[in-house]
Amino acid sequence: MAAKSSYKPVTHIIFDSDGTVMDTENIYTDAINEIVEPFGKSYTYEMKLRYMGMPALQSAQKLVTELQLPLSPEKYLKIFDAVVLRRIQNVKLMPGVKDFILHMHDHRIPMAIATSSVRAAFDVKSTPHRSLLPALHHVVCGNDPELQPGRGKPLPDIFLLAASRFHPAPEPSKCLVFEDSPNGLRAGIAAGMQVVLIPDPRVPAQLRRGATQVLDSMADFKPQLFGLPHYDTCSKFEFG
Ligand SMILES: O=c1[nH]cc([C@@H]2O[C@H](COP(=O)(O)O)[C@@H](O)[C@H]2O)c(=O)[nH]1
Repeated sequence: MAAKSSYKPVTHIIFDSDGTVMDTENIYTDAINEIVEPFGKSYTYEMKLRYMGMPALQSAQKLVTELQLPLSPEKYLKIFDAVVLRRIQNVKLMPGVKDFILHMHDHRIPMAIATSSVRAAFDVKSTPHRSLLPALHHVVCGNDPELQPGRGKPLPDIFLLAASRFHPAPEPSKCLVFEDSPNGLRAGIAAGMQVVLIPDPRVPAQLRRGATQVLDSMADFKPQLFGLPHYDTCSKFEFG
């Protein structure tokens, strides 16, 4: 963990979604294995480390090439979307997420999501948790018309776009990113933001480098370290 003095105060929060807010990463692993296993292939965690957080088409192109699947990336993506859709209907939130979002909302801290997931998939995943959505100022998805194709995480574009959509827009240095993936971590750093990384325990140390703080769970986050309101009181109200 970095020394306390290395944390700088922030005013805005930007969450990654998959693996950070939504507990989807095992679902993606299982879905991809379901597709590739009939071809005698497997989706290893080493591959996942490189693909997590990438926009769907980019990761489909890489996967089809790397595993030499007899499918076009577009065809693979169609199958992937169908397999994932079956599995993401009742996706759970990651530990500590609901309490943290409600607490920050109580204190009027502006929050957004920046996810490489396409909007239609995000809508399905967020349906069971729609009561939390009003706490977010906005959600930027990977197929946003203002994002250039091919410029997904680890490039900074999606975080910079998410920051620019707050009113008024903060400096990137005033935004705190929550991420789980190495690609997302690199994107947040490239955007000039501090990044709290909440990785799967299998993410190796060298891929955690540059994170402002590494946590096991969002429930362990101490907002006061970043000038955010600490958990002194219960949430004043619940949604839904
Ligand atoms: O094992 C994987 N997990 C996640 C992804 C990609 O990461 C996106 C989630 O991005 P984010 O972490 O920004 O929510 C998914 O939609 C998918 O495109 C992937 O390719 N492989």
